[in-house]
Amino acid sequence: MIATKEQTPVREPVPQPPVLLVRNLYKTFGGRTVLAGFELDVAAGELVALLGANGSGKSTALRCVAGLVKPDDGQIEVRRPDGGAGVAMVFQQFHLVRRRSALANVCAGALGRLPLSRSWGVRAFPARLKEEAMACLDRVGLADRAHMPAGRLSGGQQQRVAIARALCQRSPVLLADEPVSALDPAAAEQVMALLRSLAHDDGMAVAAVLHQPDLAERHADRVIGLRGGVITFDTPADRLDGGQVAGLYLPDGALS
Ligand SMILES: Nc1ncnc2c1ncn2[C@@H]1O[C@H](COP(=O)(O)OP(=O)(O)OP(=O)(O)O)[C@@H](O)[C@H]1O
Repeated sequence: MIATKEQTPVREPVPQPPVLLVRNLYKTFGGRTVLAGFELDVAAGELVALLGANGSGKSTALRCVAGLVKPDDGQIEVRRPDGGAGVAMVFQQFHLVRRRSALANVCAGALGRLPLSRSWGVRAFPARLKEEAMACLDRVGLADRAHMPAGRLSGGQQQRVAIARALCQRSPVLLADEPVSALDPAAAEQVMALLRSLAHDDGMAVAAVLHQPDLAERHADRVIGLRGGVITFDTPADRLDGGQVAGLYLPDGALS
C-alpha cells in the first residue's frame, strides 16, 4: 500500500551512538584542579562546541582526548568502525611547516602510518599517499594551492591545510582548539562552515573549542559550557541560553 501524506509518520532523526566517549576526566597541574569530572560524547555527524573563559580547562580537555596530556583519572574511548585508534587535532596556530608545500604538509598527516625511517620531503611520499593528500586538499577547497609553500597562504587557507592534514590521518574524530581565533570574520565563517560540513556531510565527530558564542550557536549542533574545569551546561545549540553563556565569563565571586 502506498502511504498517503497523512499516514506517513513524522520521524525524528535517529540518534547516532557516540564515536568519542569521555567520562569523568580529572586533571590537576601543581595541585590546581583544571578538570573536575569533564564528560564529552560526540556522535558521527555531530559538531560540538566547547565554550569557556580563559583558563577554564577547554584546551586541557581536548589535549587529554588527543593524548597530548595525561589525565589523572577518567576514561577516553574512540569507537572507530575499523577498530583503529587515534584522533586528529587542529590548533589556533596551524602548526604547519611554512617552507614546505601545502601538499607535503597534508601528506605529513599520514606519517603515523608510514615507516619511521621515511623522510618527509614531498618526493619521498608514495604516489598513492600524494593522491589521498590531494583529495584532502580538494575537500577543503585548496587543491589549486597544493604546491605553494604553506607559509605563503592566508591564515584561513593555512587552517584549511591543517584540517586537510587532519583528514589525511583518517580519524573519525576531529578536535579543533580555537580553530578560528587567529582568523578574520570571513575566514572564520569559512572554517566553521567546513567543520560543520565535515560533521554533517562526511559523518565525522567534530569537537571545537571556541571563544565566540555566536559562532557556536550558528554552526554547532550542541554547545558545552565549561567553568573552572566543571561542565555548567550541555545543550542543543538552538536552545542556547544567553544568561548561561554570559555566566561562563563572569569573574569568580560574581555568581555567588
Ligand atoms: N602544562 C601545564 N602546566 C601547568 N599548568 C597548565 C598546563 N596546561 C594548562 N595549565 C593551566 O591549566 C589551566 C587551564 O588551561 P587551559 O589551557 O586548559 O584553559 P583554556 O580554557 O583552554 O584557556 P584559554 O582560553 O586561555 O586557552 C590554566 O590555568 C593553565 O595555566
